[in-house]
Amino acid sequence: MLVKNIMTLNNISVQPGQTALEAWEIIIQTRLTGIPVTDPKGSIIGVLSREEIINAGPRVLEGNVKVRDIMQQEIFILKEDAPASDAWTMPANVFPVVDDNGRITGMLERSEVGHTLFKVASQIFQQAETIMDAAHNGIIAIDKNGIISTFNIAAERITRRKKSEALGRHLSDVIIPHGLLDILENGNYQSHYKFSLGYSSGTHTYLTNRSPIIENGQVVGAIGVFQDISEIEFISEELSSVKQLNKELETIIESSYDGIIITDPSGQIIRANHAHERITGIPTASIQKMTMADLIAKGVYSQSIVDAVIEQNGAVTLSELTADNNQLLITGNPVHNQQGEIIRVVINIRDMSDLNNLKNQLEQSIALSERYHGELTQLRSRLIDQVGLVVKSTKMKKVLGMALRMAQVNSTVLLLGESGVGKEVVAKAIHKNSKRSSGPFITVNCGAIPENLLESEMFGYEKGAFTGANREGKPGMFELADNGTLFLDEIADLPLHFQVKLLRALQEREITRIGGTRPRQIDVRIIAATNKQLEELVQDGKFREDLYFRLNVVPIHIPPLRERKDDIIPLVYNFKKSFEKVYGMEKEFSPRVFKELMEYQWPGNVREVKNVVERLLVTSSEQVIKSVDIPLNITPATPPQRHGPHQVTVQGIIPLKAAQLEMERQLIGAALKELGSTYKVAKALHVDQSTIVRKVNRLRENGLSL
Ligand SMILES: Nc1ncnc2c1ncn2[C@@H]1O[C@H](COP(=O)(O)OP(=O)(O)OP(=O)(O)O)[C@@H](O)[C@H]1O
Repeated sequence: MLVKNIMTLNNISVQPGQTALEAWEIIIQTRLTGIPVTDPKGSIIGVLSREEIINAGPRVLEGNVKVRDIMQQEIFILKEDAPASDAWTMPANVFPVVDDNGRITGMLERSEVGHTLFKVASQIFQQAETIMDAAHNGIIAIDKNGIISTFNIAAERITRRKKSEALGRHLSDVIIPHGLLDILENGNYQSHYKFSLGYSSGTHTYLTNRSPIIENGQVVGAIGVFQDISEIEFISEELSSVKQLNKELETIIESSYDGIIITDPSGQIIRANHAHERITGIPTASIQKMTMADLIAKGVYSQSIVDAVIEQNGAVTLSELTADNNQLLITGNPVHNQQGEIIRVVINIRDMSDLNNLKNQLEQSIALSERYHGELTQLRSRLIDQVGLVVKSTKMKKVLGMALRMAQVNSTVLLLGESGVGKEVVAKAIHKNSKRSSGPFITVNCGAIPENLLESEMFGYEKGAFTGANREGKPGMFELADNGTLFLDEIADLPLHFQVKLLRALQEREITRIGGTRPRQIDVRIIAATNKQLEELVQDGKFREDLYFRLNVVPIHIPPLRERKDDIIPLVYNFKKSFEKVYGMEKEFSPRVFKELMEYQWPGNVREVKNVVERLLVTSSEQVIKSVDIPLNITPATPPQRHGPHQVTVQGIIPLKAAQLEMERQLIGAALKELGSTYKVAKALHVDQSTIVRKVNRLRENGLSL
């Protein structure tokens, strides 16, 4: 506010020689509080105010008092453009006002200045209050006693207290004071102080600045400006989770093996991953400034998938062939905003050449595996041809698979399984398919060799080694099996003392003939077999543990026939065919026969099948055998008589070979039972011991128990 804005315009002045009465009349006419006094040149030399005239008393009315007598000579002149507040600081009630040339333009009264300043102050105060109420931040001011003097609308909203309830009350009666009272005590400014308050609606977080109000160096109050930042905190949390999501999305896009580009609806590329650079060769850094049209112009793509997506307003898949002849599968998907407008197009580019290569490789692998499968089948059928093996059930196929694998190596194999399951045929199969196939396959039935002959049978003897020994000496089974396979059947029947010798021979891979001094190197692959539980024998001390471990390198368990019934019919056909050849006949089995054979438990396993088929063929007079009309138990009910004229009784007409076998079974069985050793039996039956051993083996092979 300037002086000229509130002064009373007037250029009237009085001369010092005029009477005070004249001056008074002018003052009354002009309604001024006082008028300037000027000299003849117009310079202000004093001021005459009503106050001086009144103080001069009744003399003035008589006209005897001159202006010069009572005028104030100490004058304070104001310039028109000076701030009005300047007058407030000067000790006068009336101020002449002059323009820039020093000419009188008006008068300013002190009371007018006071009035104007008050008006201005009120306006400022009003404005300040309006500003404070318009502020988003809460503002609370207190005086030095803690009484609230300012409380804006935001403070009402934040504290949930009315201004009318707050003003004039102590801070602690209105809100839970948080430090503003402390400011009164310590007088320190406190900024960005964060605190939280719990309300029924949830916790709110505030940020506040507090400062003391200082007058003349004294703290006369404090003002706190505070802001509810719960929303900002919430937004900031949201923002950090959005940032996190963005980061994750970035990682996902980057980790994709497929190329990914994201465009706006005009085709402007917004983002592309490095896989796209790998596929197309366009650097990721430069693609950000390109459009789909640029990529088409560069020959990267031949058509715009963005346009296709926009046109279809849905997912579109295209196939492209690159300049390098790589096939690309391109899929575009639109991203809509809430109004359903397309705002982005996400494009996935899959390089099919890798997949095609894989497909080709897979096809080659399949072809290769088919070839191998064919070769394996061929190998198997060759094997079956070689050793007459019938393998139909899954269990037996597994056994055969293992046997074939074992044929490729030299490891010791232990064949386990009940009597007659085919241990020896599997051993032969291993031998025939091994590198040793051109070498000998020697079977030793460990249980059939008398204890005292074991060593000479196994290791041989030198000439004159003992009485009754062959003059030339004799090679043992080990020597005979050199460069081939030694099949040690019924291994569990070996006496303990011989087990030690066998173990040594196996470990040292050399033997010394009885009566000899020179050890002989032998290159023999060992396959052992037993129908007994070797582990139990080891525990009972009947079989040496060290020998057991030596033999049990690769155990192969051949399951009993009742556990692989799929093999029964093929075995029956196989044996039927071979016996028909032997006996020169051809017969048929009725389905009932097969049913009965399938239902039977076959305690004698494959060997029993072989015998039963032979019996069925040779004992039936019918062309079509309708049922298994002979008892499946092949052991005769009556024990054979040893002496007397009817040692051999013929009860019907059966093939001579079968009759001979039965006769030998009864005769040798009875003799062995009575005499205990093949040596004694040979003597009693007037044949060589080797003949007895051979016959015993043959009988066993035919499934005939002794
Ligand atoms: N899978 C098969 N295919 C064709 N013939 C088989 C098969 N298994 C066994 N045989 C025949 O069954 C008979 C008994 O087989 P093998 O002698 O191999 O049995 P094993 O288990 O060694 O008997 P043991 O324990 O009594 O010595 C033999 O005549 C053999 O040819």
